[in-house]
Amino acid sequence: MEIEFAKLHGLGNDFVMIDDRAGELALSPDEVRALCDRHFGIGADGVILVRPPVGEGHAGYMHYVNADGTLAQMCGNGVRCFAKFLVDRGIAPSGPEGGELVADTLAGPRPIAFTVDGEGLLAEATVDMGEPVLDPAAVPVGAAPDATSPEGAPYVGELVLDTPWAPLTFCCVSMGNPHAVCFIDDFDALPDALFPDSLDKRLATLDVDAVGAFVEAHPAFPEKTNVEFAHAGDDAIAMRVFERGCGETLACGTGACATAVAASLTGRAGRTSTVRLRGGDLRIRWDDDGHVRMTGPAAQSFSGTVTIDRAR
Ligand SMILES: N[C@@H](CCC[C@H](N)C(=O)O)C(=O)O
Repeated sequence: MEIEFAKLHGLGNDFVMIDDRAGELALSPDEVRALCDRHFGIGADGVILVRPPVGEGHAGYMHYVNADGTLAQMCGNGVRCFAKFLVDRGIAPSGPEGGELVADTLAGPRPIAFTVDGEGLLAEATVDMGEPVLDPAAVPVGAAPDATSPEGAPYVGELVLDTPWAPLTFCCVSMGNPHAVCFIDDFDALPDALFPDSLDKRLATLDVDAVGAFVEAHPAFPEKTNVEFAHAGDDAIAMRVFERGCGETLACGTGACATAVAASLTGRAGRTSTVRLRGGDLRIRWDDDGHVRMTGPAAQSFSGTVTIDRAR
C-alpha cells in the first residue's frame, strides 16, 4: 500500500503526518514503529493521522500515536503541526495575516490562533491548551496530594521517588497527558552517576535516557508518564524531556506547559515563562481564566510517498 505523507516538526519534535480525512487508515503498532524508525523508515517521534472533526465547525481530529505504537491523548508540538498541515494545504481557511481553527484531540478540543508568512503558510501558532489537570487520580499518579494550588486544587507537588541514582522529587501535572516534572535547583548536590559522561554537572550532561526510562515506567504512574528535567533561571526555564512511548525528544509542547505550571505552583516562576528546550523556545502563559496558552512555530521538512508492505 502506497501512502502520501508529510514530515513536520515543532522545534525538532518531528512527526509523520498523513491525510486520513476519509477516516479509513488503521495503522498497526508495528506499522507506526516502522514509519518512525530513523534507520529503516522515515524517522519521527510520532505519527499524526489527520482525521475528520468531531465538533461542529472544527477543522479536524488529530489522532496521535507515539513512535513505539502507543496512543497518546495530546501533543502540543503536534497540534501546531496539525494546524500547519491544514492551513498550508488550504483545508482550513486563513486570512492575509492568519486565522483561527479548532483541532479535536483525544484530550478534547484545542482552539488555535495562527499567523502566516508572506506565502500564506502557517508560521507560528498559539494553542489554548486548556486547564492543567492537578487532581492526582486524573493525572494519573498513585500518590496523595501534598499541596494546594492558589485556586484551591490539591496536587502532588513533591513526589519523592527512590531511583537507582538518588532520590528525585517530581511535581505531577497533566495537560491531557501525564507529566512528572523534576526541578533541579542545585546540580552539584546530585551524585556523579547521574552525569556518567562528564565531570560537568548541568542539564546538558544529565543522563536523561536512563533516569527518564526508569521514571516513565515507575509504578507510581499507572498510565506511565512523560518526564521533564528542568532548571528555572532568571530569564527562562531550561528543560529536557523523556517522552512516554518515545524517549528523549528535542521538545515537548505539553511538557513545556506542565513544566511552566509546575514552576509557577512551586514558586520558581510567575504565570508567564519562556521554556528553553533543546530544539528552541516555547512561550507559555497560564492565564487568569485558568487556561494555559502555548506559542511556538511549526515547519514542514519534506513530503513523499511511503510503501507499507502488508503482505509480509
Ligand atoms: N511531543 C508531544 C507529546 C507526545 C505524546 C507523549 N509522548 C505522551 O505519550 O503523552 C508534545 O509536544 O506535547
